[in-house]
Amino acid sequence: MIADRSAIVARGMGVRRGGRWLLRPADFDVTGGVIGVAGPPSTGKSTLLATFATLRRPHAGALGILGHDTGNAHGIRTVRARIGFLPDRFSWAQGFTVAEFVSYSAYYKRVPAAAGRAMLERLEIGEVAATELSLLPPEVRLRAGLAATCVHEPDLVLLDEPFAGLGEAEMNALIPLLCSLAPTVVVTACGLGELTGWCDRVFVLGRGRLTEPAADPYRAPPPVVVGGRPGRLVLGSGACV
Ligand SMILES: Nc1ncnc2c1ncn2[C@@H]1O[C@H](COP(=O)(O)OP(=O)(O)OP(=O)(O)O)[C@@H](O)[C@H]1O
Repeated sequence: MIADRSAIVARGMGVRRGGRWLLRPADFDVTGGVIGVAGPPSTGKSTLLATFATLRRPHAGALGILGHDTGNAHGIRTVRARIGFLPDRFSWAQGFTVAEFVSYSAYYKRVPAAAGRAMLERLEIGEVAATELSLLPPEVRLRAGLAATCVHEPDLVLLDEPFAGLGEAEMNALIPLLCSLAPTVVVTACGLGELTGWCDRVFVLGRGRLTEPAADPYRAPPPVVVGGRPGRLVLGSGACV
């Protein structure tokens, strides 16, 4: 039983897919803040995020999310209401207008339609509410995805490669918004450079291990390596610059 109130607590947690370990059994804690996970294609970032979102079960060990043990149905049910997960593609929704997409999400997440409308304003996409997602530029489409993901004001937001297809200026404009979405935000990217300088902590997933590369001396504590054997990784919360 995991009683820790941290956003993410892994105890001997291992994740497998396609017959190999994407993350070898490891212990780590994420207490909060903006957390980046970088890794080349196929290293397992999407699978790890889906595991944090409780859509996949770990193949080994235990996973606690927001103080709940995801090893039982009650824990999963409770915690899902507090998670916002945006997969790297949401092409199934391309035929929806922005307003339809966000209100559909509000319905599913059992929040009033007014919460959806408020989220459109917060994400500054009210003007395109009647436009189909497929007709929007990637940056605006991402904002619609974020609105749908966060319509229920989750405590943990998981964003899978949100910057894919965006230019540097668009990325920089979106960063403050991403940082403000929830007390804990986990963002993945293929390149480490997309995440450094603004995430509170950045980790690299590769060869079945989650490692913290040489840290920015002005932002982060000393590097920690987890994976392969039980270790402990404590991520501090902090504001985004
Ligand atoms: N449906 C599947 N069945 C079996 N293995 C799969 C399946 N989908 C993905 N995999 C494998 O799981 C591994 C991790 O995939 P995952 O999508 O999590 O990686 P990723 O780091 O998010 O990659 P990308 O950046 O390309 O999205 C890959 O080696 C992939 O080949």
